[in-house]
Amino acid sequence: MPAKTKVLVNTWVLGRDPKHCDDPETFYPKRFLNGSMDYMGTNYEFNPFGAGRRMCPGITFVTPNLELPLAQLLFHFDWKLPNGMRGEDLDMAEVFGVIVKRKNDIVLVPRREKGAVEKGITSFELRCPFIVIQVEVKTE
Ligand code: HEM
Repeated sequence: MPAKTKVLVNTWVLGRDPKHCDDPETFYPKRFLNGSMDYMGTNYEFNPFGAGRRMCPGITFVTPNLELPLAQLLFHFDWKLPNGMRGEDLDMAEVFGVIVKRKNDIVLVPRREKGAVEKGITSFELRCPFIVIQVEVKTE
């Protein structure tokens, strides 16, 4: 390979290879529970943060900053699709580029924590290392 060649690894394709992942298009997080595959750069079949000496140094920063707010939003609210939409109506279109992202945002309606007002809870904080979200609970 000539010096200074730019190489882009297509991790989108690697992560969907049926040789390493059963039914890759299905959202099934439990597939990672008992397997040996992780995202820390030790498995070349699945490496969203790259691998080796030049892998992403932001991995320890970004992981809790995504996982904790998401876990807290799921814990504190029930989420519904708007306007009677059902799961199969979701637009899963993607835009291809150096990274692949959703074409259109997902719109969800949060419903307050069950029984929060009855329990006398009027506000709470969603916390993770770098983000604090203050939530006011209101009756409908
Ligand atoms: C979900 C979020 C992120 C993903 C999926 C991601 C993914 C990646 C990938 C695939 C690479 C290329 C690794 C390689 O060439 O093998 C990379 C490099 C890099 N990332 Fe991230 N990253 C994320 C967030 C961040 C954050 C938050 C920071 C900084 C705070 C960061 C800093 C960097 C830097 C500096 C490099 C270049 C490393 C080098 O070339 O030596 N990343 N990232």
